[in-house]
Amino acid sequence: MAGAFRPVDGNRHSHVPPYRLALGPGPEPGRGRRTGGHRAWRVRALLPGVPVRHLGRQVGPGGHRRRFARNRGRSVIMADPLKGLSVLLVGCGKMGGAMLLGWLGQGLARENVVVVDPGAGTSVPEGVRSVTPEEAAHLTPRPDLCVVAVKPQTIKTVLPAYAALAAQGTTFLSVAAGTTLAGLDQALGGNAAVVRAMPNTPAAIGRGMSVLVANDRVSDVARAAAEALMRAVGTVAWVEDEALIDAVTAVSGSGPAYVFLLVETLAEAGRAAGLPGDLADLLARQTVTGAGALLDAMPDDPATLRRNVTSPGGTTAAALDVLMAEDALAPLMRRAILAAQHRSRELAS
Ligand SMILES: NC(=O)C1=CN([C@@H]2O[C@H](COP(=O)(O)OP(=O)(O)OC[C@H]3O[C@@H](n4cnc5c(N)ncnc54)[C@H](OP(=O)(O)O)[C@@H]3O)[C@@H](O)[C@H]2O)C=CC1
Ligand SMILES: O=C(O)[C@@H]1CCC=N1
Repeated sequence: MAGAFRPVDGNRHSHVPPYRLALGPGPEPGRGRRTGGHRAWRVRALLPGVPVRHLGRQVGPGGHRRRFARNRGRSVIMADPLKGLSVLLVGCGKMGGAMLLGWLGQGLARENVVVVDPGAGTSVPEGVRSVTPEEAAHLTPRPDLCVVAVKPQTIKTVLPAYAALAAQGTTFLSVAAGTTLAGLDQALGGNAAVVRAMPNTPAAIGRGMSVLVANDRVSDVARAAAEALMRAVGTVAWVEDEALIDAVTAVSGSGPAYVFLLVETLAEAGRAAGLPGDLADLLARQTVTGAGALLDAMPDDPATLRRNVTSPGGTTAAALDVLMAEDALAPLMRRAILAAQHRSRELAS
């Protein structure tokens, strides 16, 4: 992976490299201006039963890494990179809806977004136009970017309706797992500017991780616009080698599910150890969110933070002897990641 992406050098303000790691600045959930209730609706769709704070424009750094990147790179970060950008969103389900929330919260004008989703109905945010695929294909002026967030199994039948937009110069950004740049281009008529992005659902609260790769028809301006859209919902990295996206999908695209499973299994183990169910649920949730927040806030690597918990000869060491055994978590995680990577490759066909 070393050398596969280039880090942004925040001191070289005159130079915007074509491939880079763009650490933050992600938006700050719950801070900044208040926004409409429909956004909370969408987050609730992802996190039912959890109190939802509104998204707001980023007003301050949330962790040591984001503070660092933000301060050093301040003069290359435009105040309102989404202002003036026009976006057609095809597919407003869990992932498309999560991104839309972030974009609106970060300054994308409602009148500059159009949504196509036969299944979304009234859940499209107030002030955002909803159209049919036929209407979308003839939008004037044509959108700068068309973000496609439909299922990989249907994307190749959905895209041909938008070939005219691609021919007129709209850049397409697909978040579909598996579907390759070549496959997307072919479905769009064979001469399209296409970006692939692999985000994840923490985008709904501005804490997503997205990895991008583009074909060579994507202009520098469109590349910057695609990056601005994804940065509005979290951290962005670019790769040059598209084959890496299958592993990215396995690690960060699907990754939130593994963390949620950890919470579930930790709570279950707590119950088995004699805790009342609701207390076990609370301990598991708070432990994982607290540990994640600590990881975000501290400069230490995760191994150091783990060692900080582990007293010699103590309880953590006893548990880690089980979890870190040769045949325990590490090989299990490797197998899980390989299975997801394999499935991502399968979805390409
Ligand atoms: N969920 C995740 O964590 C992640 C998902 N992705 C990718 O995002 C994409 C969407 O996944 P996800 O959001 O989970 O799935 P969803 O099913 O929640 O969203 C897809 C949406 O597209 C709608 N849709 C179906 N056909 C069309 C059409 N012809 N035009 C416009 N919209 C249409 C669906 O409506 P209906 O329900 O009525 O069919 C649905 O609302 C996938 O390709 C997936 O690989 C990428 C990273 C993470
Ligand atoms: O499960 C999936 O296929 C999608 C892609 C990554 C997360 N969800």
